[in-house]
Amino acid sequence: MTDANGLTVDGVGVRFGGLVALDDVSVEVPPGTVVGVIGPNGAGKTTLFNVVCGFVRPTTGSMRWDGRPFAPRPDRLAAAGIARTLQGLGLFAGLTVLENVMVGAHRRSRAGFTSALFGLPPSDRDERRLREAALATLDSLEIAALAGAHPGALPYAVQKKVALARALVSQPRLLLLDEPAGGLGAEEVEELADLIRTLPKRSEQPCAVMLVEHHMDLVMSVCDRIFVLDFGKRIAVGSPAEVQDDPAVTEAYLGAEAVAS
Ligand SMILES: Nc1ncnc2c1ncn2[C@@H]1O[C@H](COP(=O)(O)OP(=O)(O)OP(=O)(O)O)[C@@H](O)[C@H]1O
Repeated sequence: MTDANGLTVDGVGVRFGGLVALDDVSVEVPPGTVVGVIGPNGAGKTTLFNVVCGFVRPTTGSMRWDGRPFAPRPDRLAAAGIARTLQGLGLFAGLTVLENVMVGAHRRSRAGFTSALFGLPPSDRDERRLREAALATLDSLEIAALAGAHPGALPYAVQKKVALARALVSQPRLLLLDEPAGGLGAEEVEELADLIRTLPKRSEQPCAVMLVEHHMDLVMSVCDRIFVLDFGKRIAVGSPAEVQDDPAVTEAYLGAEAVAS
């Protein structure tokens, strides 16, 4: 199945030596939707995320983005309208919150902050635009007051918001979230859920969101559609209710996790 827009992963396989990490996996992430990728430990979720980001090159299969063949490169994602947050925060400790977010906004600018980083002549107008965009994004996440702080001085949940702001400031049309709930408390996860539900409709063009996540309550409460992996294979796909009722999914989780508890 293909979609003229959005992301299509078609029959992707990945091998690490003799280990098959992904086997003929197909996933669609249409614009305006939140699509979850779940599965027990070692199922292949991170590998799939890394394939979409271009960190891992698939051995078989293909991808399409915006109706075109897509061979991602991590350094070209922003230019393709794609942003990601990683499991770790990846924030620059020596930069303020605002500056960290401005790094994510550089794709909007011909000069500006990136030029400044590399010692090139800055353009005041670009710099101002970057700053305004970064501040507006921080404001939309209700952390604009912390613009001048350094990330290391802030609670972990706030640092995660900064990392999200940095991804959102470029107004991506595909947002890839890798375990955004990791390290958050119950209340913070609820707040994150409210936020994720708003992501597809934040800007004029609908955004597609791919969420790789362990936190089942979060996935079930925010996703329009869920793909389930187990041992590198896609074992189920459907709405949260359909996936929850699928015996193959129960078995995968029972075998791997629930029996142990
Ligand atoms: N770089 C690598 N080299 C060798 N094997 C790898 C590599 N990356 C992942 N694997 C293996 O591929 C399989 C899938 O791993 P992956 O990290 O994608 O699973 P996951 O579903 O994200 O797991 P978790 O929920 O524990 O993060 C595992 O068996 C893992 O050990």
